[in-house]
Amino acid sequence: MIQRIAIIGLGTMGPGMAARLARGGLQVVAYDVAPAAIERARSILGIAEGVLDSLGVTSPASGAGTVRFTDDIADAVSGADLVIENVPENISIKADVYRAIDGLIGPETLVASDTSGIPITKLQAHISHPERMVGMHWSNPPHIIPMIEVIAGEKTAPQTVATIRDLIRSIGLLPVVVKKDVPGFVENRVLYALLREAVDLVERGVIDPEDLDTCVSWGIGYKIAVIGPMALLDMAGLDIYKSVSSFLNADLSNRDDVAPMVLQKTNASKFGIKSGEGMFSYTPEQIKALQGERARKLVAVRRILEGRE
Ligand SMILES: NC(=O)C1=CN([C@@H]2O[C@H](COP(=O)(O)OP(=O)(O)OC[C@H]3O[C@@H](n4cnc5c(N)ncnc54)[C@H](O)[C@@H]3O)[C@@H](O)[C@H]2O)C=CC1
Ligand SMILES: Cc1ncc(C(=O)O)c(C(=O)O)c1O
Repeated sequence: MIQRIAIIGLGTMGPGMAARLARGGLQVVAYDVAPAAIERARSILGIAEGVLDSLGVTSPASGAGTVRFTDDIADAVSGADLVIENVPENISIKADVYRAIDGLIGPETLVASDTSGIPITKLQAHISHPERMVGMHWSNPPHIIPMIEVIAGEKTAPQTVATIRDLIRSIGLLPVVVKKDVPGFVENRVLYALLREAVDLVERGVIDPEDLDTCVSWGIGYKIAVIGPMALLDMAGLDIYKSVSSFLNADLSNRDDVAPMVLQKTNASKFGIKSGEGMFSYTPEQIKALQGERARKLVAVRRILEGRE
């Protein structure tokens, strides 16, 4: 049974994940190699806890969990039943972490990666108990989005998948087991198909960025939260899908490299909210207001989708 969890990496995903797991009654120890990341995570933990309060997520009868921060990786993983690796999307950085923890954890400890899409089979080549490694792909913001993908690599034991799936379910979240270890798993294959087309349309001047977001959020996003793609095919009619896809599929973007617009921006360190400019520009005040407004709206929508309002 999983009771103690170590989180390695406290950037965008780590703090919300720590808050959500602790609210599920688990004992979390949170570590980052960068002291500034630990301080930032410490300061935003309370915000995530406030959002969980407004979502009505309560601790189990067995009691509340805790989050403890540490700057010592051995302290973080010592006695952990599960280590969640949450460092940048780069195989060599992730492999360094697996090597660092390999001698510090017991053969019983499960190791999960929150990778956005690196096949688990590639990651488990760097750990001495690959049967205990699994993909556990959360979605951003992790304390609000309830779905988590669970992915087995070639060497993952079925019991490891079952333990992580049951853990996710036991704290009131929604596990989806992905049956094949394909790059990007399922969520990001679908998201990146959409993002490739969206970036292409903006880059070709078919639409302005603001209008693209209005079109997708109010035309597709709002609907798809209620009616998933497979159900949407039935609602539209497969005959319509057949007719439209017979001419449209061939015209959709099929570029297999990163779009020049994205390269230009990243080369200029325009990463989005984290650097103050990306597709749009943000002042620090706007970022704070936007994050609060988005959390409030996501909480309200989730309560309605769950039939609680
Ligand atoms: N940002 C997103 O929307 C999502 C990201 N992911 C995935 O989650 C993982 C983490 O992503 P983010 O939180 O966005 O990354 P991030 O870049 O915001 O944070 C990564 C953190 O890892 C720390 N770190 C780097 N090397 C380390 C080491 N050796 N030991 C301990 N800490 C170390 C960094 O100091 C940093 O605080 C990636 O694999 C990413 O693809 C998954 C879902 C959504
Ligand atoms: C742009 C982008 N890329 C990856 C992810 C992920 O799930 O790994 C997300 C996300 O929203 O979680 C994302 O927005």
